[in-house]
Amino acid sequence: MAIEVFAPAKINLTLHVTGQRPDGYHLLDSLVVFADIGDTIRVVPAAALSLEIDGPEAVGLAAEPDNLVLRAARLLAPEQGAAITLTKRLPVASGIGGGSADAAATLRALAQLRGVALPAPEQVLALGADVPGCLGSAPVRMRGIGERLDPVPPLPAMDIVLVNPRVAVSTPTVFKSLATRDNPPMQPVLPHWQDLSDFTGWLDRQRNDLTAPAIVQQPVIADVLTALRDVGALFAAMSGSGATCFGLFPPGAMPDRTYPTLSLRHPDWWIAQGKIL
Ligand SMILES: C[C@](O)(CO)[C@H](O)COP(=O)(O)OP(=O)(O)OC[C@H]1O[C@@H](n2ccc(N)nc2=O)[C@H](O)[C@@H]1O
Ligand SMILES: Nc1ncnc2c1ncn2[C@@H]1O[C@H](COP(=O)(O)OP(=O)(O)OP(=O)(O)O)[C@@H](O)[C@H]1O
Repeated sequence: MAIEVFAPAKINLTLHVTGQRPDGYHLLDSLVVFADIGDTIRVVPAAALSLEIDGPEAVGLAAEPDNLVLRAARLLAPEQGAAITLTKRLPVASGIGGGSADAAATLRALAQLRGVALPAPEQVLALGADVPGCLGSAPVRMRGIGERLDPVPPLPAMDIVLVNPRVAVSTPTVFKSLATRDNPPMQPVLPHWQDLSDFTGWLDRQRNDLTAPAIVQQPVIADVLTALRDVGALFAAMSGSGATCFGLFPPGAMPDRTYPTLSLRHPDWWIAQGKIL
């Protein structure tokens, strides 16, 4: 029996850095969504634990014991085997939580295969701050360092374009170079957005506090944001610690030429288009 689970890209539509814990981890307030663009995890029963990686982004990643897929499998059951295949489509270390999504999908696939419960969010936090949020793969307000998850009002339907300029950004370096760490959070109660224009108008008044330090590390991120606005995105911003940026479009109205225009102008960039889940 094989079980296949999709590992959707995580997008931080907002990312407010509101403080820092004594252990150095930062306190966040983030509106997180997921897209129908992602990796796939396939598990089959086996005596030993193994990982094979294929797919267009496999070159960026080794099937080492510290791969988040294997770490997730060991967290669920240190002694149990499984043959796991990761089809890697999301660029590595790009701010869209690829490793966290893979870890969460591995936990879901193995729990289903073995008929056991998923571990609690606090347990999976050890795999990465984004893993608890990725376990749900539904829109969520993420606080604490990633472990405090609250439901959000219904979001309007929207399409998304993800663009990565093929530069890696180090998450710890971006956090370390923040100018201020005690920035205001989002409002205590999120509004009930009327429609997409109301929602993107609200997003315009929010922030990703990691954008400025990420642009210092990789100035090309500013060009990606300009390129997304140039092809008509209603809203464009960076996700996580970058370098991937996203553009939001009305559902079904994303012009057929968005992808070709961007890839003609920037043949070296990774570009994907899809829907918010
Ligand atoms: C920036 C975000 O992508 C927003 O969703 C996440 O908070 C990062 O999640 P992640 O990649 O799963 O992060 P982890 O692997 O747990 O942490 C990588 C490094 O980022 C820094 N880090 C991460 C999360 C956090 N809340 N505060 C931090 O300061 C720490 O230096 C940490 O060593
Ligand atoms: N299955 C995996 N997929 C991607 N990266 C992995 C995986 N396993 C381990 N890693 C390591 O984790 C690090 C972060 O990769 P990831 O793609 O999750 O970053 P990210 O997209 O910036 O995540 P985030 O948005 O959560 O900060 C990389 O340095 C990578 O080598």
